Amino acid sequence: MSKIIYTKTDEAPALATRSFLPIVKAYVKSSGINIETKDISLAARILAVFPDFLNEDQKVSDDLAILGELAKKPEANIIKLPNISASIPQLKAAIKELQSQGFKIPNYPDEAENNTEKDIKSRYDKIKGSAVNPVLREGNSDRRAPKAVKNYAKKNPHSMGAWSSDSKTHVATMDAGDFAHNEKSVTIKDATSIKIEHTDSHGKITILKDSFPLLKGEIIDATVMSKKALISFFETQVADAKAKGVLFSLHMKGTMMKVSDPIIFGHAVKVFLKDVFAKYNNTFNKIGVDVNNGFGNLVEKLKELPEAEQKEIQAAIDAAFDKGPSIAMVNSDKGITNLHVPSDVIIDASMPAMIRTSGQMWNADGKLQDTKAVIPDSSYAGIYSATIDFCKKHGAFDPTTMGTVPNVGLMAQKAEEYGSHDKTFEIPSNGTVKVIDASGNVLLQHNVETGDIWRMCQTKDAPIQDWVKLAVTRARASETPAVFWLDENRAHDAELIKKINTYLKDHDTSGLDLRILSPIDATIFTCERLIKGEDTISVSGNVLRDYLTDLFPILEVGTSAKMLSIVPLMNGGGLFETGAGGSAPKHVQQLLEENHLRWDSLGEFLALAVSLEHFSEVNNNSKAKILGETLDDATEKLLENKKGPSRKAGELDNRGSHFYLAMYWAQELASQNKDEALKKEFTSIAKKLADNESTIIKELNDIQGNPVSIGGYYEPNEALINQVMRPSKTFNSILE
Ligand SMILES: NC(=O)C1=CN([C@@H]2O[C@H](COP(=O)(O)OP(=O)(O)OC[C@H]3O[C@@H](n4cnc5c(N)ncnc54)[C@H](OP(=O)(O)O)[C@@H]3O)[C@@H](O)[C@H]2O)C=CC1
Ligand SMILES: O=C(O)CCC(=O)C(=O)O
Ligand SMILES: [Mg+2]
Repeated sequence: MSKIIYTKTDEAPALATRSFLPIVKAYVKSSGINIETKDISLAARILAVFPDFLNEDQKVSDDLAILGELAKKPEANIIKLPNISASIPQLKAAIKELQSQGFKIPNYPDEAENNTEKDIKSRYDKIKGSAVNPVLREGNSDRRAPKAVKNYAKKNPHSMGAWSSDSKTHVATMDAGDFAHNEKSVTIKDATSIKIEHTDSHGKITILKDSFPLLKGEIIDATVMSKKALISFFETQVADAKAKGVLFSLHMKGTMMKVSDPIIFGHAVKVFLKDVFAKYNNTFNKIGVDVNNGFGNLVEKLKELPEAEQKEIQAAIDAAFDKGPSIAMVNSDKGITNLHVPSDVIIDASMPAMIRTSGQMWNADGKLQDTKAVIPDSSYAGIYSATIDFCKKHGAFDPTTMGTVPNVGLMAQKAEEYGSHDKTFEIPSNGTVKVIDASGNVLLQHNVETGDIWRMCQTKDAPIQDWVKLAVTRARASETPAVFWLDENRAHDAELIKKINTYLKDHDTSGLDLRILSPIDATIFTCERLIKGEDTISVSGNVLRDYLTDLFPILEVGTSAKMLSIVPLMNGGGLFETGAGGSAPKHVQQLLEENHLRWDSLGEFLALAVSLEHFSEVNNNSKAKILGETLDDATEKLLENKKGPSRKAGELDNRGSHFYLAMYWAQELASQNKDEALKKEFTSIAKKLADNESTIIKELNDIQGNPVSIGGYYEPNEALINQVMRPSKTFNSILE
């Protein structure tokens, strides 16, 4: 039987699933729709790669691999919730928790010293960082705010911090020596294979990556971040933040850029604590400090030293913080700085959050302050500086009047930077890095120095063709101007522009307003239209897809959780992502402390509706179409009646909002006249839900206010988590 696959993930979305999925299953059961769950949580992904360490009854299937295969087939219909892209501290915490639950998986070896450890490390490294999305994304992305969401925001605007023209907030980015300035790019004429070689100053050759195939028409590019330039940039910025009296904050994407960005993060920590590292470097090496995992790693490792030594080093650290600029805080109560954990501040969410808050971040006293946002590589930093300049000039955006910016993003088959981690290297010694094809031609070459970060990206031709088509289709469907955010002066973009100009000819573009603008010009063009209430589609590469689908939604509708995020898979299936944001770790904290889940599942409602529509088309199932349409109507009603989760314990939360969705959905099904059986079934359910509304809401709200336990963070106890997420006996019995 055809089915819809529902993913079980992590943190807030996984909690929400425990409440929402039973509703969905109950509602679609009579329509011949099978819902199957696949577990791609961090915990399950760890267990899946270590069967040889587990008892028979502890082994789990590799659901991610199964879904990765499915995504390439026409029958794929996958609802994908956000999942943890684990930084090393998160990975280690998950390992520890699983071990405490009796799973005898190995520790993560920081330094793999023998073959066994190398094998273990390589298995973990496949799980690390953004390891799920790139596997499932066998298509390009189409993300937009549905009309109902946009209209709701216009009538009920979220808070927007005012912007003043004398704000000292700014973006600091490199003007030489970074990835942007060193990029070289070529388009591959005929299929070939390539290898990546490092040659040191004595002519000794090391293979960085063995021969792998390239397809005809692929664009490849390579570039290098100079360690020297990076360190000198950080030194300048630390001093400048101090001089200007603004917070120092670093914004990276350590999850998707899981090889390069932790290294860059580490350099920032070392520069910020320069005197400490100068004095205690030997000690740090001895205890295995690795600040690529953040300053928090140093804090943890210090505990291994004798108390007197700890005290001495702590005093040196305190002195360094005193001497340096103030630093942006993730949690000022707990003393967690922006440099503690690479996964705490992730650029796509962190920069828009700052822009929404008058360009300010929290300082150590828990007060908002102007900020220097440090984004070392200048490839995309300009979009944030242009937005900030725009706000300084025009004031904050006004959600009641502003237009919207849907995005068509190139991401299929690990396109561009987000597929580069297996071709990213921290350079061992001075020399050159060459990309050499099967005939021995050198396609790309850089001079490099010890510690530089060199990387290569691939962008396949078929995804580019599909992306151009998707852009034209979207521009036509919504009759909106579309801008390709590409810089003709950047090597990779120049190659891409050639292809766009070719492939646009395959489509009827008459009457469409299609342009190609550099990211900075595109930002200004788009923002100028936005404040006039005009819409502009952004057509972008993979990184800007990620950045723009948090930036504009957060400004327009307060969060990217309310986005419709569709991935039409290139082989005909559908991947329906639930919103454009992440897994909101802060929401789990609140649930555990006060049994209130402020997570909004709106993205999930929207995704399910399009998944049902897709299901109905593929399987000729008219009931699925009705279920999808009525779900959309119910979602609109939910918005109108303001039944989204509140942020405060004791008030309607995620669970209560699911109840209302269920009630409205049943009412819509009861009032439609296209399918008699559905009408009959849901008339009775709708009545029972409405009759018991106050009892159910009381049951859902009264339990809030006290701490709860779910028996694990990464691998919660099923019975406990279900109990917590389904606390209304009345509601549960109606669903049964
Ligand atoms: N598609 C995916 O799988 C993605 C996964 N991630 C992963 O998610 C984790 C956290 O990432 P982070 O960058 O902090 O971004 P998040 O999007 O998880 O969180 C940022 C903030 O946005 C708000 N928010 C996000 N989603 C919702 C929602 N559904 N309802 C209400 N508010 C919401 C919350 O604000 P507030 O706290 O003010 O309520 C939240 O703290 C990381 O592990 C990251 O790798 C990140 C992006 C995409
Ligand atoms: O896969 C990830 O780590 C994050 C993905 C993301 O942020 C996005 O697609 O918007
Ligand atoms: Mg994102």
